[in-house]
Amino acid sequence: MTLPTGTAADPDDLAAGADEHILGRGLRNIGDMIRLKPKPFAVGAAGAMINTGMTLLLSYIVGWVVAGIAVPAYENGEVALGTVLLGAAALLGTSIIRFSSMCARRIGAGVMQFGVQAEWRRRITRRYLALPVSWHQKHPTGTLLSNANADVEAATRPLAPLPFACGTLFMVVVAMIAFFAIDWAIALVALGMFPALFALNAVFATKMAPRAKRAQELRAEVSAVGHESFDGALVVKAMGREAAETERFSASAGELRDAMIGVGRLRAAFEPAIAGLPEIAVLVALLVGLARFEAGAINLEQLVTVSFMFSVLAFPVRAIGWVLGDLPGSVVGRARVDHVLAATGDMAYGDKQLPATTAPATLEFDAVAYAYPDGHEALREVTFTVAPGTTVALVGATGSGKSTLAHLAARLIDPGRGTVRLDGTDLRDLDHASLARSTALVQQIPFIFDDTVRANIALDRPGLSGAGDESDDRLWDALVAAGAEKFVLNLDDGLDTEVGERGTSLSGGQRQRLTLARALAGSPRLLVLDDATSAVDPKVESQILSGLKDSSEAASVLVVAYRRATIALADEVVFLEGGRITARGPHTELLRTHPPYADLVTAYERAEAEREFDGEFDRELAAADTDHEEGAA
Ligand SMILES: Nc1ncnc2c1ncn2[C@@H]1O[C@H](COP(=O)(O)OP(=O)(O)OP(=O)(O)O)[C@@H](O)[C@H]1O
Repeated sequence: MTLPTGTAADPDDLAAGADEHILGRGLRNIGDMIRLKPKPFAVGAAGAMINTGMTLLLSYIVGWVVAGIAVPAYENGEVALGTVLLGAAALLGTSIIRFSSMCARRIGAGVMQFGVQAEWRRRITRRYLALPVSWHQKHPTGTLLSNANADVEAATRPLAPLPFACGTLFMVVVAMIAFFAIDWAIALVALGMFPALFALNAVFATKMAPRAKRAQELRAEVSAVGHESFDGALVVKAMGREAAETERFSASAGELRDAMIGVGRLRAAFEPAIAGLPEIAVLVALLVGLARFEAGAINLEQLVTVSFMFSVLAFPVRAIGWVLGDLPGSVVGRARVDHVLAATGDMAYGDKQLPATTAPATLEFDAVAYAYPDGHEALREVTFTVAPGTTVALVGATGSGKSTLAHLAARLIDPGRGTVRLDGTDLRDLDHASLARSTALVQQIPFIFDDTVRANIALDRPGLSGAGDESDDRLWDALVAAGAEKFVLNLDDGLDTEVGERGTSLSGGQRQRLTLARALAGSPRLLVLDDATSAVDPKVESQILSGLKDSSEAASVLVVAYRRATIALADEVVFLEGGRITARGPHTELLRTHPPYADLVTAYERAEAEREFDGEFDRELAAADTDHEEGAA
């Protein structure tokens, strides 16, 4: 089912003078949501109509009970028991139907509202996941959370009172017919109330639209600021920035508070008028009814019926006001939701499949250039090949384009010019699942889900997530290859250990090894390691990489490397300077022939030696401290 895009719009439309369409756009939004969940709407609306029908019937029953039972009893001093019982049964019966239909109305409204919310959240999530990295780089996570929560909720808010309002509309139509059948003067009072009510709501909606838009924007802003602060809580604490962050959050929250107070003020100005109008109409109708009764135009039963009908109408008519009152916010929320759903990326996938083999793949970069959206050209004329089963090390100074190249190899981004091919097929022509099965990218900053070790490695992939020994064997093989089996064995529950949000219960090196195991478990044909083992001990890193090279299922490997021992393991080194390949060849040859390469690798080596020396020094210091403390004890 495709989402109706009747109200799809840039949220900025609202600020650009489109406020006059707010009622129309709001009603179209409601129409879209009804089409999305027609059954619960039908249940809710049917419940509401039965409820209002019963309420109207009650007006007639009350009129009949007063005129046919109460007045004769008062005048004659007696009344037939059968008539009393009939009156009681009629009142009880209509009340039972009213209450059950009220349940149906509420259940229908709830199922519809939360059903639409769930559907839109699913679509937003699917869209987020389909959009390219470049889109995500421009949209803060907090804003995306706000799209999926506050905006979806605002867009669907009118659904809660919608069935009630539909029932009320039905009630109004029937009541108008009844009023005209009873007396034209009373009918005119009712007729006058509705245009006034709608006019008042139209003015309210127009005034509310820009305020509601601002409030939704600020909600997203507060969410973005909050998300960033909480995400970077450790940095904030370590740098002593708590006060500054609190100030930043307070400023955003204060703006949202002011905007919401503005919304509240407008509601406060209009809602009493919207709610009071039907009450005034009841009063006028009673006065007109009394005058008409005294003039002999209507009898007592008709007067009681009409008065009761007006009084029971006064409250439900407010439901129409609730729906109309929620329309401006819903239009804003819907526009923001549609803005995400309509976002297009340049990452369409093709339908070509790679051969179903586990043999290592060939990766080719052919005259590839890439510029970031801000115009910065990160790569130029990059041409090289990773032959099947070989390891190519990407070496270059900071900012030379290594990560950009790794992202191109895994098709997180597409080249501006040139082509990246896997087994001779342009990555853009490949089916998404086929590409994901063949290539695995492991990044420097590992992402660990708040789940077990097993779930983090298996990721629900077929052959890995089953309960059997075979799945476990594959997981353990991957853990061994990633040098992670010892620490996982030492965890309290082994594979079933919960590792906490982002793997907080693990060290940086352990997290890196788990993400490497995750990549290896899928038996990729091309492995792209973007400084993926930087937090792992250098000796262990060398063991892991030489193990990968020697494994019987060796994949082709493209590795962003900094350590001399790692670089030396590669069959070929690709040296990047300022986004261009300035040298290629075996490590030993480049050391001899390309001085900038030799300088960089020597600098890496020196830095590594210093780190190791510092580490050893720290260890010795700690040991000396312990000796000292033990001696003192
Ligand atoms: N999202 C982005 N928008 C704009 N420019 C970017 C973006 N990401 C990276 N760059 C720029 O592109 C260039 C290459 O970046 P890249 O991350 O590929 O370098 P790198 O060699 O991996 O660096 P490092 O070794 O520090 O990780 C750098 O100048 C960087 O500033």
